[in-house]
Amino acid sequence: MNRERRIFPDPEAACEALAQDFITTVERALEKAGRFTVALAGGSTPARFYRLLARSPYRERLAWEKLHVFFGDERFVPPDHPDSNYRMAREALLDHVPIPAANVHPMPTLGLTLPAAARRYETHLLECFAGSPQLDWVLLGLGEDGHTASLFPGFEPPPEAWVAAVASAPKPPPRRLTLTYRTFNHARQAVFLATGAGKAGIVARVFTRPELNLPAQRIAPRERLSWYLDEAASAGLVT
Ligand SMILES: O=C(O)[C@H](O)[C@@H](O)[C@H](O)[C@H](O)COP(=O)(O)O
Repeated sequence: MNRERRIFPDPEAACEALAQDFITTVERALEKAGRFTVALAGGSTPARFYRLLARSPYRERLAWEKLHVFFGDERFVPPDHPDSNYRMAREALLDHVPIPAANVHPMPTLGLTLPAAARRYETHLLECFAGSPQLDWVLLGLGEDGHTASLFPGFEPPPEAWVAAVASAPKPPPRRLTLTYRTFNHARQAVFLATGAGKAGIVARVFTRPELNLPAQRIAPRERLSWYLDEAASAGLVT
């Protein structure tokens, strides 16, 4: 697995570079494959990146009909709830690009118990990937305790699970669905996007304290692991 860490002056520069690299990755992959599958991150950081992809010149360069969008995690709230990652992705990106509705795969958060919703999404993933969910590209955020997606310290999903239910996440809201280490580490490429001074402490710990075995440190995709940081978030690193 190749690793790379790129540091940019500010969040805008980091997201511009990520948008350009993402499009290059998609274009290269679609020379050989008929679709490109991604899992989007939640939280507040990625919205800037999603809004960029929804605008020129990036919007026109993506073959939206060949993109399939899944979610790395979801808060167990209705899809129109202010805390919904799906709602955030719709407002920042999906409602503004010509991606077919059938290509957007939100995690189910209505009409099911939390465990049943996890099982339903896992079944959907297995159907979409003919039994072995291998995403081409996953975007991940970084929480200040080292969590990523909804994989929090001290939470161990069943090793065979592709999707897990989280009943008491320390970051509200407490009930969540999340892809697991198995799914993220089966992916071809994973990208962390972390910006802002508030992340400097955890970014330093992730890169200098491997013994902590934090959730973000356990992400090891098949081909490539990339970090897109701004100077504020990487202030604790000796570069
Ligand atoms: O649903 C979520 O909350 C996210 O998946 C979560 O893992 C997020 O990426 C980090 O907590 C960073 O959040 P911010 O980007 O808001 O700092």
